[in-house]
Amino acid sequence: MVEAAGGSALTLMQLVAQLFSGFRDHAVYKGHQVFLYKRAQIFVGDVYGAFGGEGLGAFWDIDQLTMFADYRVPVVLRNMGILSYSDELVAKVERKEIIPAGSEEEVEIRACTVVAVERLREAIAHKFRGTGAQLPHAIQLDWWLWEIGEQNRQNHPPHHRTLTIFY
Ligand SMILES: Nc1nc2c(c(CN[C@H]3C=C[C@H](O)[C@@H]3O)cn2[C@@H]2O[C@H](COP(=O)(O)O)[C@@H](O)[C@H]2O)c(=O)[nH]1
Repeated sequence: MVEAAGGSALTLMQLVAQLFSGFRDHAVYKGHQVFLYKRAQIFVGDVYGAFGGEGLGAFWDIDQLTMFADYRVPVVLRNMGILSYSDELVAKVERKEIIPAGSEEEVEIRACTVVAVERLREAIAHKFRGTGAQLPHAIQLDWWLWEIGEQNRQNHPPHHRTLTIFY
């Protein structure tokens, strides 16, 4: 399957989503279909990481993947003041109330995380414009943010609770 993707991260992600229904991570939000594809993308990210971006892990479009929208990174972004939740949502998350999979709140948390990481990339690109610095891919920012979240599991506020097969 990796070989069939011909070095394209997006093709590999699409193949995974086509072949395995459990990876077809999408939702309908206010009448619009939203594709998050967390596990299909993290699979490609893991192949890329495991091969150090070479051989089977060489993808010319790796920068096209988004961060992997799940539950740890939004906590970190909230803590950094990059994401903010409504008082109502904060209360639900703090009470560890189940936020149903595919509900508006759950899709908003995940989709806003993707957008926030893209904005972070833009801000980094702006700050380092003209310096020749190599800009991070969304998945590299994900790894960095996720690691911060893992290291702070005890002192960060709780993450949202959702029963789902998608992350
Ligand atoms: N957004 C995001 N979510 C991530 C990861 C990782 C760690 N993996 C990276 C580390 C090196 C590799 O290159 C991997 O990519 C795990 N998780 C999620 O947490 C959950 C628990 O997982 P565990 O503790 O394994 O059982 C599961 O839903 C898992 O998918 C990440 O990096 N970003």
